[in-house]
Amino acid sequence: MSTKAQLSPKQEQIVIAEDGPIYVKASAGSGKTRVLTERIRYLLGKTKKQILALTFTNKAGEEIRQRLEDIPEINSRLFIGTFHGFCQHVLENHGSLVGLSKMPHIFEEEADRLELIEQAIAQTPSYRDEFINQSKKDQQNFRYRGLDFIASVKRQLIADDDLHNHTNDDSIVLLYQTYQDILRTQNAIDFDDLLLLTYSLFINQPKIAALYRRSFYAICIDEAQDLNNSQYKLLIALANGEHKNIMMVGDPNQSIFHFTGSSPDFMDKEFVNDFGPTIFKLNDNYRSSKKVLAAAKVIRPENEGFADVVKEGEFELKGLEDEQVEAKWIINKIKELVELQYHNDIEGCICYEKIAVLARNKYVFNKLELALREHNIPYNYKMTPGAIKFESELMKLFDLALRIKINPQDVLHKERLLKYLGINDHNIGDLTAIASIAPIGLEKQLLEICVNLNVDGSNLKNLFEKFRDNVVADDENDRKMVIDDINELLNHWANYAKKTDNKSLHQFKNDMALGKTHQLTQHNGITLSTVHTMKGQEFEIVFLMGMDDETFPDYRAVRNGGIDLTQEQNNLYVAFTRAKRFLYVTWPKKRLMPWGDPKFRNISRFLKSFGDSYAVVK
Ligand SMILES: Nc1ncnc2c1ncn2[C@@H]1O[C@H](COP(=O)(O)OP(=O)(O)OP(=O)(O)O)[C@@H](O)[C@H]1O
Repeated sequence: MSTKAQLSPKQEQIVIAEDGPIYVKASAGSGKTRVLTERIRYLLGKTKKQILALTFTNKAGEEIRQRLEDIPEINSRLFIGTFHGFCQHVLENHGSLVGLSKMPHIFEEEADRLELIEQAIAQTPSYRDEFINQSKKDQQNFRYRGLDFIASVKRQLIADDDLHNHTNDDSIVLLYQTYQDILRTQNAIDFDDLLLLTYSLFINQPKIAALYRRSFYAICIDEAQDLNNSQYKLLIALANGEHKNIMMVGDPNQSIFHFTGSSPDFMDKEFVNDFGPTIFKLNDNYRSSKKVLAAAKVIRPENEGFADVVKEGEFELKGLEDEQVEAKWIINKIKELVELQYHNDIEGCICYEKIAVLARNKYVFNKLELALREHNIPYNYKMTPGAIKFESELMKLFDLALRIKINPQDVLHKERLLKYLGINDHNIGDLTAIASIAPIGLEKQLLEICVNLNVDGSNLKNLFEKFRDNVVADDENDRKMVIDDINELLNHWANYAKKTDNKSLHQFKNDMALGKTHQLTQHNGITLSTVHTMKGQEFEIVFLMGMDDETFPDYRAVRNGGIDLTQEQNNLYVAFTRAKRFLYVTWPKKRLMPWGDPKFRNISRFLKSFGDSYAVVK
């Protein structure tokens, strides 16, 4: 067997294990992703069939794919992507069997779904009156509650026409069905529909499930503690008691997405009961230095074996007077490290790109961001890559126009486009008709480009390059914004085109909605990220700030207690174990609250066991 990466004997044993269900239950940094990747490599050497690898982010999938890039024809031999990406693929090929005459468009924006639920509320008599008389804030909560309900129904995989068998509340059934009807008449779906439709396809058309089942030699799932009900049931429907080569790798202590319905029980209990897998455990952390590991052990005493850790590393926990002092302390420490340039524990030189600052929530970074700008320290904010968000008004208009071109049934975005252009004729025909009466100017030019785009997108690059090179605007900043947006669009198109044989604008748009067209890029400067977004990643040097109680754990989790609080502790364990060599944890003793008053804070309840040896630095 040839593997690229160095493996420990325990890891090697898993990689070359016999066929059959496998569950790797392992702690942070123990090499789960490495083992999964090398297992795929090993299996591809054994079979000519495809392997299905499911991840929870496109980035994780792309990283695994890149590590296997040396395998001939890897793209056709490995289907790697998210559950949503896999479902999109299945529905594109077989959706007609669940009544989809063509692949629906994904309404990925929360703002769109909020507008649709409001339309559904307006058509549900028993909710309409209550809604109309509410304050703006209560109306917004009403909309969110409606969307949460719809998501929960879909995640339970209840078919549209079966909901009345699950509740006696006729109004809520009507609301749900109205929302689904509105989506359907616009040939649109939301993210949860992708799973629901694919599940019902596999259940109602067993031949299609069998087709996929036979084409995959094995199914491998990374970060399996993040599985939710619909994902697990989809897997069961695909395997149908016949497919045994299923591998799950995961760590119950890193379960942090309970709020989206995920639970480690699907991996830890249901998979174990349903498949009786061979269970392997990996507990040696290969990622972190001695001091980081010792600190992680305080958070999770039952975890963290020490592999052959030779790096000493650093760990500090600091209480600081307030948020400003906290930000200043971090800035000084960053400067000190970067000026040092080299340290025995860090491979290569110490640069901004090797440093990440983590926090529970984005708002915690406010003071630090100001200080970073003041000190001219470059930084980037790490986000889960979603669809493109254009900055310029002009390209926002293009986004609307493209939606209408590829989906003429899309009334929601058509109405927005007409409003933007000041057109009152709501019966106006298609995009060609709209472009013909749009006032002369850049907007009209852009609409005409959209009309002239070939359905396979083959002229997109040419048309947009020409448009970009001739853009004029009164304000230079506006011009630059449009050019940046066009370049962004062209980058997404290039990524899509590189990976796709039968290209179409329609598929391009859906791929963007699912975040599949982003390039894996190394960002410049220090990385700022919430812990949730940093899952599965690692940095040489990690700062974790804002560790006052009720910031981390979040005050809502403190209020709710139970599983919410356990998940906060898991989240902290994830945060600590992202650090390879140095970890600095800080908390402000005073914080300015959203209502404008300063409030004294306590150290996070999870850090109390570190004791009083951590001085307050003024
Ligand atoms: N046998 C090994 N020898 C040396 N380094 C290893 C070994 N196994 C894994 N590593 C390294 O340890 C780090 C963690 O590995 P990996 O990301 O696969 O762990 P993980 O269990 O998926 O982590 P997490 O769950 O915390 O995200 C990586 O830098 C990886 O290259």
